[in-house]
Amino acid sequence: MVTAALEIDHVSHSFGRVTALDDVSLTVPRGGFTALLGVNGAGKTTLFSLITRLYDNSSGSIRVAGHDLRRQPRQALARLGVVFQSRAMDADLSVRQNLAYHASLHGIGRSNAAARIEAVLAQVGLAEKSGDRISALSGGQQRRAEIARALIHSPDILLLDEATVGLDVKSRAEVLALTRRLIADHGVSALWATHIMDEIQPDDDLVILHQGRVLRQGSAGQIAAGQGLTRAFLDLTGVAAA
Ligand SMILES: Nc1ncnc2c1ncn2[C@@H]1O[C@H](COP(=O)(O)OP(=O)(O)OP(=O)(O)O)[C@@H](O)[C@H]1O
Repeated sequence: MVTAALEIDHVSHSFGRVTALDDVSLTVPRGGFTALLGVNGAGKTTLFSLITRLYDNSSGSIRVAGHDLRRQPRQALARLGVVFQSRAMDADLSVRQNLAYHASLHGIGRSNAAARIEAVLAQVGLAEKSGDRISALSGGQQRRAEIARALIHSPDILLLDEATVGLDVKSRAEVLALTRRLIADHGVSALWATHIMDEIQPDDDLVILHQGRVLRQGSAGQIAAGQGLTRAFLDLTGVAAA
């Protein structure tokens, strides 16, 4: 049996009396693009924080490439690459210096790191910018550098939390296209958290998260059911998405 890239099974999480996630189950298939669609406050960031172990998950289970996050945290986290909403790279260092630092954090030796840095820079189309400081890059290039950082240790799955926030229309499209290309050409999987319907295609696997609960998972085309995703989302949640 092929193991899924990510399996979330009956996971809940509360902040005091606020239930941020309520019995959430979802699967990201290997080599797939799964969109996690929800309006602000749906619970997307909380879910990512549990998957990355920023928060402890005490209910249900989370498995990354078959590794249980509680029982085999090191193996599970090693299979995960994360692009957070906020920047994770040093703006005053060059792209290459940042990548070298993150390679060393992952225990990649110097000679292997040089080859990995070349490879990920080529994958995200930033080979010519490797000596530039992060602060000198455009917003879209900075996002692509973040994706290169997330790929440095050859993860099985990328988690991207609102990866296009703050970008102009062209850069948004580029970052999304890059993510889809990484899946097609390099076999990674992606969980793409967003509140923007336009980023989702009919063939995509879609999870609709609302008020901490998964309302639907399936192909976006099927969920849209001929009436369009905007209408389907409104019918399911009672709320209009962007
Ligand atoms: N640290 C926290 N303390 C208390 N409540 C929190 C905390 N973080 C999130 N919440 C609450 O949990 C719920 C889910 O929030 P979360 O940030 O996960 O949603 P989201 O879908 O990522 O939204 P956004 O896109 O705005 O980040 C919301 O009701 C939020 O107010």
